[in-house]
Amino acid sequence: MKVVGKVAVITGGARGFGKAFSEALLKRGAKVCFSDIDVSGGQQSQHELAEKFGENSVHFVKCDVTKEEEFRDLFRECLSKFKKINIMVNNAGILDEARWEKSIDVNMTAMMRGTYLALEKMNPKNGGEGGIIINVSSAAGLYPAHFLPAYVATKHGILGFTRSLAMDPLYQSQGIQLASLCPAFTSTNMLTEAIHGDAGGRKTILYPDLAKTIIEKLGICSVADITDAFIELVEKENCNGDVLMINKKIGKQYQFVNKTTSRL
Ligand SMILES: NC(=O)C1=CN([C@@H]2O[C@H](COP(=O)(O)OP(=O)(O)OC[C@H]3O[C@@H](n4cnc5c(N)ncnc54)[C@H](O)[C@@H]3O)[C@@H](O)[C@H]2O)C=CC1
Ligand SMILES: CC/C=C\C[C@H](O)/C=C/C=C\C=C\C=C\C(=O)[C@@H](O)C/C=C\CCC(=O)O
Repeated sequence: MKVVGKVAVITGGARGFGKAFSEALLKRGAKVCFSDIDVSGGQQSQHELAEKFGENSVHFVKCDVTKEEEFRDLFRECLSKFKKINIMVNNAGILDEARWEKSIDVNMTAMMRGTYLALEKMNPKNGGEGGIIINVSSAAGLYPAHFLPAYVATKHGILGFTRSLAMDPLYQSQGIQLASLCPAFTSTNMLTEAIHGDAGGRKTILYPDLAKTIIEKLGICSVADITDAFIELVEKENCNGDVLMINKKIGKQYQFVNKTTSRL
């Protein structure tokens, strides 16, 4: 898709990947409505991005993705300000093995809700123009890891859900493409907290010492590495069903190539 003139909705955009993806789309001429549960972080990012790209290009909306009404309001607000939605990025996610139900709520249930809402708004029958939905999974969506089993389950779920909808001829006929991004370990707050504990010193994963050894062996990506892969997916002529993994050693690697159609 050509990004210039398009409108994107991004969840979890106050920092990390969500902020970097917002900036990369703005740089290419899109308008971005980004959201987060973190209001002060979101407002700070809004200020920075508006200074670079103009007040009329970027809009922050407070949205806890686990609250259905707030999620609906995010779409309403984006449509009211920018009139359309071409790109949806379900990026908000948490890593907290002690709160595994919450992990399912944020990483899985909310990702599904964001996808269904975007499908509705992108449907030409509802005034939409088709579009792209990118769901942020992880290399943990492709491989098991016993130091974060609940997180792994949610990230595998994202792939199953997104690949299944991508097969549906209904959405294909509406000009809607769905793809998944699978970054391996990347230097954001999520990784720092996994290794060192969260702001309160609480562990977010099991066996952090073991995880540290594995992470050191596999290497750590930069946010720029992942943003580059994200933009590649968005700008492809057809990214439907794609699962793009990125790790430090291999770089970008498409998974399940030629296997996105039904084997039923
Ligand atoms: N950092 C890494 O190594 C990797 C991260 N990911 C995924 O990338 C996505 C972004 O992660 P990072 O930028 O690394 O993490 P991060 O922790 O820096 O950013 C996550 C953002 O999501 C927001 N958020 C959390 N719960 C929310 C909720 N209920 N509603 C709305 N926003 C909420 C946070 O406030 C934060 O701004 C997540 O889905 C994560 O699982 C995937 C692979 C690797
Ligand atoms: C500690 C958690 C921090 C961040 C969250 C992140 O989402 C979690 C990732 C968890 C696991 C990542 C595993 C990554 C694995 C790999 O990159 C390699 O095993 C891939 C190796 C080879 C791929 C080539 C091939 O087998 O075809």
